[in-house]
Amino acid sequence: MTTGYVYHEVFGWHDTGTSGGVLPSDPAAGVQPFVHFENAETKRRMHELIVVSGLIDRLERIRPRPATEEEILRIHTPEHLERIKAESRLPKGGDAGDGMSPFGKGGYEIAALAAGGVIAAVDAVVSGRVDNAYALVRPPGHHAVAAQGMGFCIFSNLAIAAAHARAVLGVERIGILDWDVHHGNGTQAAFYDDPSVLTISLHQDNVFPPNSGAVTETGTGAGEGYSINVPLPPGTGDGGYLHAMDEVVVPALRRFRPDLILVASGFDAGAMDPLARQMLTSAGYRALTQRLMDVAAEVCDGRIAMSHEGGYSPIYVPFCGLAVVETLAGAEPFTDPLLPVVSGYAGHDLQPNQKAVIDAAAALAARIG
Ligand SMILES: Cc1nn(C)c(C)c1/N=N/c1ccc(/C=C/C(=O)NO)cc1
Ligand SMILES: [Zn+2]
Repeated sequence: MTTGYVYHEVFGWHDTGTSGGVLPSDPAAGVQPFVHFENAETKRRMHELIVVSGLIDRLERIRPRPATEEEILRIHTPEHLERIKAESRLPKGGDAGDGMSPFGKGGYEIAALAAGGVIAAVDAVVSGRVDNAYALVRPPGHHAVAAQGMGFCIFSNLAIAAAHARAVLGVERIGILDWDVHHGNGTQAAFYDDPSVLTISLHQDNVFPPNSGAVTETGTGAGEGYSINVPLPPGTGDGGYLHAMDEVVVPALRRFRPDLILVASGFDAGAMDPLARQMLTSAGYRALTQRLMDVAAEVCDGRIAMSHEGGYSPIYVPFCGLAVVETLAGAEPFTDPLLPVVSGYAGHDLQPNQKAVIDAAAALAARIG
């Protein structure tokens, strides 16, 4: 198995500072300055574990290149693009659009490189240079919508890469799975009326964006039925996620028969994440990846490209991320020292409230024509 890997140190230079994000510093209100949740550390540590574990020697390094303005404009409005470029020239940078997603001077170039890094991964997979690929990029993308960035995202990296695959690479049908713990609203919106792109989001119910990602969000017009949402209850662990995979994701992909599978791969559904309350372990992520590879082998010669999204535990994201990339590469599992702790939590087996949501989404998957 040849697995492509995108990473560039400049992703660590995307500057989110201490005065933006979920809890901007406000001394008068008792809020001490603290690094933005979406900072370089977690991604750097995941990359370094990939290197130190030796897995890096099994990977085919893919060099990122900046997405062009034409590529960005397949998804975003000219006004959004021009505003990001303008604020990126300022000494203190600017914000993606929601006041919680700051970037420093030069933020535009780094965000364009993140989107271009995912395009490069997709190019490598579709050309057959690699069987599958992981793009460890930053800033993330899956919340960004056409006219603005949000939720720490500037450009919709994966949607831009999917639009490129459709417009330039001649890929006809694309299945996109978002296992980041937050709703993949941006990716969904980009293709909401498009039956050639199936989007499936597994997320914790109503964390972010607020009031987004309900099971009833199923697409519109010709795209009706080609957006599936599984808003899982808090506390969902390996059993709940694997049941969602088996009952919703795999059946949907088998029926849709995509030519390419993309993944918005966040690790904030992990058992130690500060921004959500799910309980996925590295073993859970490994099993999710293996199941996806099995259905990809059935329907699209194993073609999978993953784009890094959220995940905020500097301690646990490295082990979960390594488990995913190892599985893509068919490498021996590296020991996760925290697995005995997190797999011992009660509630990893499928719970009735989880089954109810999954069954509702499974009914939608069964209707894909
Ligand atoms: C709502 C709301 N209202 N207020 C005042 C605030 C501070 C709100 N939350 N902001 C958030 C919360 C979580 C994220 C996670 C992004 C991610 O990891 N995506 O994958 C982004 C923004
Ligand atoms: Zn997230």
